[in-house]
Amino acid sequence: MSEPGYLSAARYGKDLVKVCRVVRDGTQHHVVEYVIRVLLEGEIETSYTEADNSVVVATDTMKNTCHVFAKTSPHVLDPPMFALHLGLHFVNKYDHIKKSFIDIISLKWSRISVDGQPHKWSFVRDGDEKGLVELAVDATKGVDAVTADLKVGLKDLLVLKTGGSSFEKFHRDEFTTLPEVADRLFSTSVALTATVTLPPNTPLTIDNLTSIAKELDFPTMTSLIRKDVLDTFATDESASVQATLYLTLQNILKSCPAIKDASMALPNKHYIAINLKPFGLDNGSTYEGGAEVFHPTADPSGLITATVTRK
Ligand SMILES: O=c1[nH]c(=O)c2[nH]c(=O)[nH]c2[nH]1
Repeated sequence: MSEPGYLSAARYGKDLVKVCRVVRDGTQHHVVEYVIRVLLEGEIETSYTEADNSVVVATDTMKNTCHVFAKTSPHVLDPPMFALHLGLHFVNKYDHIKKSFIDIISLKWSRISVDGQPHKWSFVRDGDEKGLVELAVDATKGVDAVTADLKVGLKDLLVLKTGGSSFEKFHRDEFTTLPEVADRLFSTSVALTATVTLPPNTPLTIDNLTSIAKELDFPTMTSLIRKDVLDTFATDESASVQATLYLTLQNILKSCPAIKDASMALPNKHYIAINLKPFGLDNGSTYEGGAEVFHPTADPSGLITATVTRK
């Protein structure tokens, strides 16, 4: 009997490859800790349709490659460049692999300050914030004509402001109960990705990676993105999550010329002023704010998302 369907998509790889790399620069140490996902596409159909494992680069081999590159790649401390190195490797090494997808989550190890001095080899996990890289490498037109879609970003950056946030003049109808507020708490967990324009005249090859790293300067780019997120959140007189989100993305496009679009997803983590009147206590006005005691609600949260693309 003929099969009712055909293989219309196939991609496979290793997820949650965890690796920590220490670079010892004399007694000054650097450390990164990554969670890597490697997925490959190419002429792999027969592994699904005919149980032909000859075309299967084992996912275990992909994991080993991450470990070997963590030792040998000159780009290991620069997550977007490390992703590019890995991604280009897979399409160069295996003729029948045409696309690679490398995602890297970077865990936060910040250098500890001792009496105001950065310590040479001691680090602290100061927050849940993670760095993000999402890379798609396309070598379907050959390894000399590789294109790539590279996104950098962050997630789980938790922020809260206790002033400079209102929500007024929103649409009202018979389903609306929310009062307008001129003063409220605003808290969110920032998730952001930004698409990077790769240097147009530099072919995407492993030999060109050092010049690409110099031109794009990801450490500076990612710290500018983070600074724009925090500065805009802190200083905007926020009329809504939507308006603050949009302003943040515009500021990122202003400060990072190599970014062609940026997207954010912001949960609005509601803090509700508790009614203390039954206890004879004043907990501020529901409109003008000034409340001091809040119930931090677990759910539901708002979820505000948008993308801003360079004109
Ligand atoms: O900034 C906000 N945007 C909304 O869309 C919204 N909706 C809501 O109930 N509160 C808020 N706050």
